[in-house]
Amino acid sequence: MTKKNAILLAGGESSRYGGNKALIEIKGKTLIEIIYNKLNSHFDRVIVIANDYEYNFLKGAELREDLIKDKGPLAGLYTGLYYSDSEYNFLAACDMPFLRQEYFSFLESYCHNNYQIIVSEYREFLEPFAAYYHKDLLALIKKNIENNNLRIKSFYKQSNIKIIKENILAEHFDLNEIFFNINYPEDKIKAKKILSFKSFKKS
Ligand SMILES: Nc1nc2c(ncn2[C@@H]2O[C@H](COP(=O)(O)OP(=O)(O)OP(=O)(O)O)[C@@H](O)[C@H]2O)c(=O)[nH]1
Repeated sequence: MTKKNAILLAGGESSRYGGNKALIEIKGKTLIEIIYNKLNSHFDRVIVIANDYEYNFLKGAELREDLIKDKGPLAGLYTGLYYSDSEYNFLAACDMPFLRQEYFSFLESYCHNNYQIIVSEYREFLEPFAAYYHKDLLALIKKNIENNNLRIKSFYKQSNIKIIKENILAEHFDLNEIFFNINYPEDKIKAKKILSFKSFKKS
């Protein structure tokens, strides 16, 4: 099998949350640890892109700083692709606690046919922080950053993209859960509710 790496972004300002959301604790683990551990058990390498915060408590993690500062998550993706040695790279945000291995594998099955982006569609939006990106996008992403096109999806239209439709995904995953992310303090309460519902179902 060809090598696959993951890029975990944790260099955001968490301004809507009002405190570093990567360090939110859920059931005794920080959000970044929860996601890092899942990625680490699936991918060959996990490259964590952060700036001001210390994540040395992530054992053995490869920590990198944005190569281009203050340009948002697009620069984080650029940095991850720059350091990566795999063609396909899964991009994860630090605020999505319910991403899981089956999802990584499912999207991975589309990593061929010269696709440069493999991304899910949910409620008519594309999910850029739970998608695969090909390393050959590096130059195009750099150009977009230089032109100040900083939206994470700024280069999608110029790329060979595979969109996985919601109806296909819904056959395999609970999409409300998979794409759930924490932006505001009340989202932490929602995350805890989802978790206790899951453990209730298991018991
Ligand atoms: N490396 C890096 N990651 C970033 C940067 N900006 C955002 N991220 C990450 O990108 C992901 C999505 O971030 P958002 O929630 O859109 O932005 P945020 O800055 O964390 O939060 P808000 O300030 O509330 O928008 C998170 O994992 C962030 O940590 C950046 O400039 N560099």
